[in-house]
This record gives sequence, C-alpha cells and structure tokens, in this order.
Amino acid sequence: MSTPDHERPVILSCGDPSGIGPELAARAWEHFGARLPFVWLGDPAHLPRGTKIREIAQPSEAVTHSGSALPVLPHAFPAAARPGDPDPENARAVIDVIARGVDLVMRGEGSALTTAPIHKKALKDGAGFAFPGHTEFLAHLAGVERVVMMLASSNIKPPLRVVPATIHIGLSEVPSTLTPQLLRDTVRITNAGLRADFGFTMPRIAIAGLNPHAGEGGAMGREELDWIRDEIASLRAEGFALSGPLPADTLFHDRARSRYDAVICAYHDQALIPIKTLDFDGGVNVTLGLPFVRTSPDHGTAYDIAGQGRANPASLIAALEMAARMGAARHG
Ligand SMILES: NC(=O)C1=CN([C@@H]2O[C@H](COP(=O)(O)OP(=O)(O)OC[C@H]3O[C@@H](n4cnc5c(N)ncnc54)[C@H](O)[C@@H]3O)[C@@H](O)[C@H]2O)C=CC1
Ligand SMILES: NCC(=O)COP(=O)(O)O
Repeated sequence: MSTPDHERPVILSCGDPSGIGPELAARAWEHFGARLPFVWLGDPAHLPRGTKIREIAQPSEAVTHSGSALPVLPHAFPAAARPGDPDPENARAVIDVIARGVDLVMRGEGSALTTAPIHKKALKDGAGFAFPGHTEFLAHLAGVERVVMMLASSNIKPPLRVVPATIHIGLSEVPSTLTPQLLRDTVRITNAGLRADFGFTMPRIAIAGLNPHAGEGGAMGREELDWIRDEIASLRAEGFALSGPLPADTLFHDRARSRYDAVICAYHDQALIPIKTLDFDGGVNVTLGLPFVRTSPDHGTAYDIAGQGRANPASLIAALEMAARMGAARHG
C-alpha cells in the first residue's frame, strides 16, 4: 500500500444501514487501524454493538484516533437499522450522507470517497431517489455530464478492469442506448482515468462486441458492421490503443486478459459477470471522470446475511486501499 494522505482521510459513506455496510466498516477498521485512516459517515447507533468508535467533528481528526477506534462523523438517522429490512424513513438520510461525503471530498477535507452499498429500490421507494445508482448521482452532485463505471480486480493475474458502457438499464434498451457518442465518451474517459489514476501511459483498451461472436460478419446482429467497427477505427486514428470489436465470450480468460488493460463492454452483465466470477472478494468499483476519487466494493447490500457477522470485508478493504492510493496520488 502506498502512504495514505494522513491529513485527508478517506471518507466512507454508511450506505444502507439495513445492509452489510455498517458491519463491514467495523471489520475494515479492525483490519487497518492507524495504517489507513478513514472516517465513517453515518449514525453511530447503526454500527454493530461493541464497535469501538470515536466521534469526531472533522475528518482531519481521524489520524489521531484511528489507531484506537473507528473515527465516526455522526449523521443522525430517524430510525433504527433492522438488518435485511430497510426502513423507508431512513432513505432520505442515506442519500444525504452520500451528498455530505461528496461535499467533504470536494472541499478537500477527505482524500477520496468510498461508498458502502445502497439499495436502489429502497431509496426510490423511500425517498424518490431519481438515479440508477451512486455513479449517476455522484456525477449529478459534481456537475459532470458523463462518467464511467469501472470495476477493477485486486487478486487475479493478469488483472481485469471492466467498463460497462451502458449500466443499469433493461437489456432491450441496450442497442439504442449504446450510440457512437456514448462509445466515444466512454473510450475517452476510460483512457484518461487509466492514465491519471492507474499509471498507464498508453492504455490498451479492448472493446467487446454487442452481439454473439461480435456479430459474426452480420450473421448474428449488425451493430458491429454498421457502426462499432468504424467508430473504433476512427478513435484509433486519433491515437487511442484500441482493439475490437471482439467476441465477449473469449475476452476474459487469462491469456486474453494479458492483451489489454481494460475492456469496454456493451452492457452491465457482459462486464460484471466475469469480474464477479473471477474476483468477487477483490473487485472494486471506481467511478472515472469525477473531480474526486470514488471507489466502492463490487457487491451490494446483501440483505440475506446482514447483521449476522458473515459478510466478507475483503472487497470494502480493497476499495478503501484503492481509494487511499488514488487519493494520495491526486493530492500529493
Ligand atoms: N455500490 C452499490 O451501492 C451496489 C449496490 N447494489 C445493490 O444491492 C442490492 C442487492 O443486490 P444483489 O443483486 O442482491 O447483490 P448483493 O451483492 O447484495 O448479493 C448477492 C449475493 O452475494 C452475497 N454477498 C454480497 N456481498 C457479500 C459479502 N461481502 N460477503 C459475503 N457474501 C456477500 C449475498 O449474501 C448474496 O447472496 C440491490 O439494490 C443492488 O442494486 C449492488 C451492487 C453494488
Ligand atoms: N452493479 C453495480 C452497481 O450496482 C453499483 O452501482 P453504483 O451504485 O456504484 O452506481
């Protein structure tokens, strides 16, 4: 781990208090102690009973206390947390915590934001949350039009970094949502993110086809022939190191992964199934294109095991490590 920014800790938003976020925050603090100071932003009453906490007034105090307790910036919620059973009364506060976390990192009080999982439908039902997820909400809060979701592995070699060009939409909407402009924007933001935050000078980006066998010459769908191929050629002419469109079914095995640094996929499951299969415990969700660093574990709220002490903290630990490294590099 590179040296974390000790003046500006990572801010960890609590996420859904009925999910596994609070217990994972406690486990992550046990793992890191003073080695990686982070601040948990949430209602202290939602943490597992017995968690050693220290309430602080500003993030910079985290460094002094993180060796002996989990530093907490308190955010009052109206209701208790019932594991696995979200209370609609708490939905507004879950959203407010994310916004408060963004404010802290935008003001430079935190080096990076790591978000614990939210339940999108619980927020929609409870507070009319109008965004498909953190990714789009963070873009909105930061005033950025387009951002990119990337999931990066931590435990496999060669590593895997996947970008779903379209994210949380129905499968039937994918072909019309995946436009030349979206592909261009996704390539540019991915390329810039890999250079700025992952240390690549000329990132190699693979692009998966939309259709089986990347269309097989038009026999199984025409998008590759009609525009994806030409768009890739024109982006290549601009200097991007692109390959594709490539059949997605053969893009993720070990030898294939050694040929690229990130792969842009046409839709959510084309990207997330391989990474969650190959590295569920080490997968980290990174939002590229924001004016601050944001990471998250790759899993969700896991209501089925919340409050039982069974949740694995590895992905959150990897997300905090990645956030601290990227944040320190940006602020250093
Ligand atoms: N960044 C975020 O806020 C994310 C939020 N979600 C949301 O979470 C909610 C639930 O989504 P699901 O599809 O059920 O996925 P999920 O990841 O919450 O759960 C899927 C399965 O994996 C298990 N699991 C998840 N995390 C685990 C961990 N750390 N240790 C051990 N087992 C774990 C669960 O127990 C469950 O059996 C949805 O609302 C979804 O949108 C999903 C992914 C990311
Ligand atoms: N499937 C990934 C996911 O749901 C994460 O979404 P976000 O909340 O990070 O936008």
